[in-house]
Amino acid sequence: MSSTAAPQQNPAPTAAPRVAMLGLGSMNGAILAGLLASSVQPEDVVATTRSTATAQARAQEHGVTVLAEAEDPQANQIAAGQADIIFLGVKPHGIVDLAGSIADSLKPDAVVVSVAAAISVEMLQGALGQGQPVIRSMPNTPLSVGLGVVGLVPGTHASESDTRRVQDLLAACGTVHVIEESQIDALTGISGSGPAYAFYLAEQMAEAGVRLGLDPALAADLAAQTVYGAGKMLVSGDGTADAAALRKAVCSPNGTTERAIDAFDEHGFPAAVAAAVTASATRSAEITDELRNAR
Ligand SMILES: NC(=O)c1ccc[n+]([C@@H]2O[C@H](COP(=O)([O-])OP(=O)(O)OC[C@H]3O[C@@H](n4cnc5c(N)ncnc54)[C@H](OP(=O)(O)O)[C@@H]3O)[C@@H](O)[C@H]2O)c1
Ligand code: PRO
Repeated sequence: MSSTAAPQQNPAPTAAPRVAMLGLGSMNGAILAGLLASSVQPEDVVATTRSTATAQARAQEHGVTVLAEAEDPQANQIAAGQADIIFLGVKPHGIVDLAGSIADSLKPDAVVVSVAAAISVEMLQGALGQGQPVIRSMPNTPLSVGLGVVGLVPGTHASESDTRRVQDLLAACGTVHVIEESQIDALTGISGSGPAYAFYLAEQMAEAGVRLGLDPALAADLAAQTVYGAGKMLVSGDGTADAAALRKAVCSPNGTTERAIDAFDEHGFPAAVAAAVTASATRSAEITDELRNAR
């Protein structure tokens, strides 16, 4: 396995496997929305939640079967047992117990994909049956609109074809990188947590606009469309877009943007971004240690 395989983006869809989404909150919900908009049919999906209220709301939202563990304690085993690819999408502290609880229900060749931050391949493999293919992933919520990024770390028992099946499924709604596990905390700091940084930037730009006298709806739209347009420029064309060059093209000498970038630098923007990415990556490693020590 190379440390970073060439990213795959939106290839022709292949025949869809049966999919189980165990937990259907922000992240698995985003993956499901992306899959349903691309290559997966609703009848090929069974999802679970803990509560009945969430199950009903998500079933209505996505048009798939959603079983509530509160109503049927076997909900996760039932959903997982029918599936070829199972996404574990509960909070990190619940992932290992969830994996252990479905171990005896899985088809031997089913691939279990954890979307949880901080849960290592070793923890996942320890909870599942001997030889069960496992992939640790770090997705992000823009998968819901076909523009996500996912890091995949194949476990010891995941063959190239298992990894390819998951890659093909997710590549229909984002860019997929196969990476070494040593890189996943850093990837989490950029692309896993990163959508929140972009939303935070948009929030702050809009708030600043309101303070300058703009109507809040106008300020929010200006910020949102600017982040969207700039993002599209970054990934458009032949893939050689250079963020620094694009930034410099907006800056007229002694103009408005140059003054703004100087203000960013004076207020420590590069250091703040570096600190944020590092804090996310560090927290990921810290949660791994906390959960390993708690077991
Ligand atoms: N949010 C992100 O942007 C993001 C990005 C990358 C990775 N992740 C990872 O994704 C995982 C989920 O995070 P999230 O933000 O999606 O959390 P969330 O919105 O709180 O969703 C958690 C889901 O798990 C369900 N659940 C809890 N216990 C369950 C059980 N025993 N059986 C079945 N379903 C159960 C919850 O159902 P109820 O609502 O009924 O309780 C809910 O649908 C985490 O491990 C996180 O590290 C998140
Ligand atoms: N959201 C999850 C967290 O905040 C994992 C990356 C994005 O922990």
